[in-house]
Amino acid sequence: MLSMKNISKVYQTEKVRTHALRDFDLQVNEGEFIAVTGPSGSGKTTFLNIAGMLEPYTSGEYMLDDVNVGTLSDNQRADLRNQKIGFIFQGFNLIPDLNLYENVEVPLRYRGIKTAERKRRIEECLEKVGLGSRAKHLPQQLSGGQQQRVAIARALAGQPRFLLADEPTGNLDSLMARQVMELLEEINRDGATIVMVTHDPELARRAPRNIQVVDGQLADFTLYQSREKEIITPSIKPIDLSNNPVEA
Ligand SMILES: Nc1ncnc2c1ncn2[C@@H]1O[C@H](COP(=O)(O)OP(=O)(O)OP(=O)(O)O)[C@@H](O)[C@H]1O
Repeated sequence: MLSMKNISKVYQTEKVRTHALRDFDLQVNEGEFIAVTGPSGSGKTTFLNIAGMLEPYTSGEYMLDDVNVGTLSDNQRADLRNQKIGFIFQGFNLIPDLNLYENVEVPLRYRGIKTAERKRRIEECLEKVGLGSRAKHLPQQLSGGQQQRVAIARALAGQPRFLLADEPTGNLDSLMARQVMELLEEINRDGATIVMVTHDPELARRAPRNIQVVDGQLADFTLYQSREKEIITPSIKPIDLSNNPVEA
């Protein structure tokens, strides 16, 4: 579905040149749920923004469903993004003066979807995230977890096959973070491919595949887990603690 080969991204400011990604290679298959971890500043958001075609890359090849993203015009890229990709951000990015219904509606209006179809999708998506009865509420009347669920409904309303989430639980307490993660897992079971950047090791462990970005490159390990959390192909040796006395 997504294939990046030798992707590099250089940010050039007046005085500083930053290699945010270098020779970054990744294949994402349809239906995967991938957690992306790595140190601060290692290039995770840059990768996600390039994957979502929000930012250009400096060199390399990025194919999305057999389309070479590098050959597209700005308008073609925007069309492809609208058709296939949904975004969820740490800060929810809801519009405070609009109620939940209107917030979910904004990108659908922008895409020229007709009123009746908009209504159907908005109601279905708010229902899906458990907020069907709150459509008239303003974002400030909701908890952080509920606001993130509205942001997820807004992303889902565009019917994306590919959902990119940048620290979607970063502003939430652990209970709300788990609820958002459960919702993402359900959306993945329904067929969407998900790539999620997270600093939360517990949430990363729940994802079937973990990748790590270090210094702008994919670190040399990928952990696949089954839905039952059993590690199928561990590439890091488990530490043998059997001889270690338990500390009092
Ligand atoms: N617009 C920009 N202009 C210049 N440098 C940038 C820009 N955006 C990111 N960078 C640099 O690129 C590198 C990678 O940044 P990025 O935001 O992708 O890291 P990250 O892994 O997402 O970090 P964090 O976990 O802290 O969010 C950093 O050194 C950062 O300073």
